[in-house]
Amino acid sequence: MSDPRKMGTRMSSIIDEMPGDYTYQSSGGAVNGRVSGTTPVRDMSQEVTLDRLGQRPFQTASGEAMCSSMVRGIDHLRDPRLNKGMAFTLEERQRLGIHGLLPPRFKTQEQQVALCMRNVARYDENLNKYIYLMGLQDRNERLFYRLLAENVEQMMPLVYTPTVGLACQKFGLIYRRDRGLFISIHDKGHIYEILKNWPEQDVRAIVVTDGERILGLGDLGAQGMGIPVGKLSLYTALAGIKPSQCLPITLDVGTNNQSLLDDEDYIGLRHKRVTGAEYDDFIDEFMQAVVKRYGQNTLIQVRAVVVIKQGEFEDFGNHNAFRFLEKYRNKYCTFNDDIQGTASVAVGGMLAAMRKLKTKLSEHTFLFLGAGEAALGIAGLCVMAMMKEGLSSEEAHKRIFMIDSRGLIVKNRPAGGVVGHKVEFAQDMPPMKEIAEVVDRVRPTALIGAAAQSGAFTPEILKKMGEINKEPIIFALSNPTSKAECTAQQAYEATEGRAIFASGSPFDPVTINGKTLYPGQGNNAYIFPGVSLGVICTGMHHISEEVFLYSAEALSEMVTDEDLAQGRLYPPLSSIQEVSIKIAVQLAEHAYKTGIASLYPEPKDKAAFIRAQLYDYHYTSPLCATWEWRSPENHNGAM
Ligand SMILES: NC(=O)C1=CN([C@@H]2O[C@H](COP(=O)(O)OP(=O)(O)OC[C@H]3O[C@@H](n4cnc5c(N)ncnc54)[C@H](O)[C@@H]3O)[C@@H](O)[C@H]2O)C=CC1
Ligand SMILES: CC(=O)C(=O)O
Ligand SMILES: [Mg+2]
Repeated sequence: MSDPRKMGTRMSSIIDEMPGDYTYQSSGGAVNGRVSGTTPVRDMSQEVTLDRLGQRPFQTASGEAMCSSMVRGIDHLRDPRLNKGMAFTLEERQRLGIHGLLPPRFKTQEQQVALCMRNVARYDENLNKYIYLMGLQDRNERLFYRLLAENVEQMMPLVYTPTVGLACQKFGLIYRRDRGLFISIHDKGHIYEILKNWPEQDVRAIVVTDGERILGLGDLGAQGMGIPVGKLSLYTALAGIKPSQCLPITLDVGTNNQSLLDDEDYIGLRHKRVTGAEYDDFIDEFMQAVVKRYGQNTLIQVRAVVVIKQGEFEDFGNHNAFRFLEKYRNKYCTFNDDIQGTASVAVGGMLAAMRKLKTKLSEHTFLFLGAGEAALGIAGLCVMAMMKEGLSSEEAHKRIFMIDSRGLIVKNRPAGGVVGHKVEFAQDMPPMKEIAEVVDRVRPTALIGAAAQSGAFTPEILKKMGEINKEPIIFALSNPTSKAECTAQQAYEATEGRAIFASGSPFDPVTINGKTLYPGQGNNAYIFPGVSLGVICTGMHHISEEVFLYSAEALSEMVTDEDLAQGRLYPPLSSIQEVSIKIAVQLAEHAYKTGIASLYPEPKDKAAFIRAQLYDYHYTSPLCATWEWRSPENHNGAM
């Protein structure tokens, strides 16, 4: 690969510590000029502290010596971190030696964003829109993130659910170029070496999957890579975490999906999943290797403490997800987004619904379809929230009913009984198989779907919910859209617009009896970017369960009365960056109050501190890079 992003071959553009005359070398020849200023120049686009004229070896953020040759002019077009396309000014084009390599026209970034929007709109198929966006990310990173960040409502369904599900299914067909790390079971014993091949030195956030349960689409093996890539693009677009600090990883241990094994385009290992001790040892080695690779790297900067890396487990199979969460949660800085992030967004939506209904959670009866990662996570956090309202654990558990593939979870379930985390939710009731029967018997006020069973909330069941409740809470959380338990239209139609509805993937507004209702998107994307931002900015070592309740509360506080009146349980997607910041600030307050932050001194104004860390997707000039000074109080660039 001749990837110009490789840090080892990175070169500088303008490198001068002192004001005065200089000679700037570029592929287009030497250009004379003058630099003013008295501070060392840091090339922000490359995040490498540069030395005077690049004559001496310099160091990366992590202190590794690098070669000091210069970025060739053409690299400003080929490197997605540096590329600005037609937004390079005449002076920049001339001085960088790229004059003539671009059309004569000059464009602003705003004009480029508008053109990208028109390009996206030209494609009829969402998969083609996805391919276009990935191409843009490969060509011009800042433009890609600006497009995403300023058009969340239109772009999120393309880089994330539902389109990312299709992209994973077709990953072999649409694969274009490297993005993220693939580590296979055959790399066992060498995972650290593989991590060293990743060109970035200062990784703060890893999203990792083994592809066993991708959205509600099942085992997609190595093609699950679309999920870490998509989630991390939201880390940047929704929470301002720098792209260079995000690392998507897929662990390929094989797949049990026969159609993929038979697919000529499949990109992963062609054998069944490796399980048991060999798999566990592989994951252990991975966790240790991540800490060895990235655990110490920030010490070289002015930071006073080691920042523990933050990692997120995503879309692992149910049986492994809970095990790993228990095993690693106090040993590493990690969370499982499907369990904990989903719990937080669902409880956040519930808390907003409570405001609309003027009731408390503890007055409700919850029925879940599904008792897996998502459903059990939500149920657990509902218990926590009800206990905060004053119920005992036993009382809270009595308000929660769960149905899995074998029916209602009851204590005397025949053949096989109830195991694992489901045990605490087993009710003292006779076994029941059908959801309609359970609804009749339990008379829930809230019906929550997280079973990837498309259409399981039939019009009859929805009508029944409307008979039992004046305003039934209906959450169809399964992704992608094709797996939703019901559509927004179905939920509103069956209840004459009385349902308080949210779904995992987006649905368009629905007009019922002249009133337009805006379904909420109950998706963990409201939570994981903000949680990660808060964790990174405070250097939390571990992520406690409380973090997700605080996040849920912060999220629900962002919902206005006007939102509620329109049927929304979540703030509009256009304000999701503010949600992320609010969650991060709330976590920072909590982290410093409870002593779980590790970055000191404590910032006085946490909101200002967090805002100061955010990635800026606006173009900067490579000709006048300015030294980004972060005072010790700012932890010298915690992100
Ligand atoms: N909205 C959001 O933010 C999120 C949504 N999800 C979605 O939730 C769904 C489930 O994900 P996980 O809980 O991680 O999967 P999982 O595999 O851990 O759990 C699935 C559950 O559904 C149950 N189930 C299967 N068939 C059933 C049937 N016919 N009737 C009743 N229950 C049945 C299974 O017994 C199991 O308890 C997926 O579609 C996923 O996309 C997951 C995470 C976040
Ligand atoms: C949203 C998500 O994490 C899922 O559906 O798995
Ligand atoms: Mg997921």
